[in-house]
Amino acid sequence: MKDALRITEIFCSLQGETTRMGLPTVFVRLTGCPLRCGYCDSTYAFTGGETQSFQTILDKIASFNTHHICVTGGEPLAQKGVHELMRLLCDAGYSLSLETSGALSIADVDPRVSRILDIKTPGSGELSKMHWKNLDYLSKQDEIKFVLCDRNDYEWARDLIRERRLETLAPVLMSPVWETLPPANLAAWVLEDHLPVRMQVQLHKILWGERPGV
Ligand SMILES: C[S@@+](CC[C@H](N)C(=O)[O-])C[C@H]1O[C@@H](n2cnc3c(N)ncnc32)[C@H](O)[C@@H]1O
Ligand SMILES: Nc1nc2[nH]cc(C(=O)O)c2c(=O)[nH]1
Ligand code: SF4
Ligand SMILES: [Mg+2]
Repeated sequence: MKDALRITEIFCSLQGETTRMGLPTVFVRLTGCPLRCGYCDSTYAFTGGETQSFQTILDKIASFNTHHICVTGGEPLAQKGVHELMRLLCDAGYSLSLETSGALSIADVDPRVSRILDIKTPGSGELSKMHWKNLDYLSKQDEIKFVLCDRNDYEWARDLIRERRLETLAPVLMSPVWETLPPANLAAWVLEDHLPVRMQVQLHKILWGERPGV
């Protein structure tokens, strides 16, 4: 259907990740993902959902009376119509961020959107899907993110950051896989290496645990 998207959930919460952490934000979670990261906390968005018209989505978002919007999934760029939805939302004056896996091109994303580009690590099991050209499209309002399973992932990400000077492209985030890599270990490694990154932990899981809709 035209002017419609498959949606798993739309809810309002505190942004739990990125430099926007803590800001009241409406989350639009699109259904479907071509990747299968071993740690994925959103597997319930792989299938199901409901086809909703742009108007229904816009009305639902407006009902929360909140300025910040985070478009996520699933892999939001897997549905082509998401570009038009993001344009409409930017035109309406909202401030948008997009969470994306790095596997699909971000070239056509509206430049007003802050793109959070996840670089999948060896531990995710999905490194081979990375679309490396995405790094060429980044600007300072975007962010690069590594979600790390273990020390091996950390060293791989650290070496990539140093080789390609990723911090000169956009702010770089490092996040531990929830309940897998102890956050204090990651903190110690970042400090020891003086890495130019921002370490983060998922605020919403500290507040409310791991469940949909928060
Ligand atoms: C659920 S994904 C949806 C957007 C997109 N598919 C992606 O991977 O970026 C949103 C973010 O949550 C992260 N994430 C998923 N499961 C996680 C976990 N168990 N611990 C920490 N971060 C996780 C992903 O790496 C990604 O940065
Ligand atoms: N509170 C909250 N913040 C988030 N930031 C990114 C999320 C996501 O699943 O992409 C997310 C989420 O699911 N909840
Ligand atoms: S790309 Fe994102 S939604 Fe898809 S499996 Fe990986 S973490 Fe989950
Ligand atoms: Mg999440």
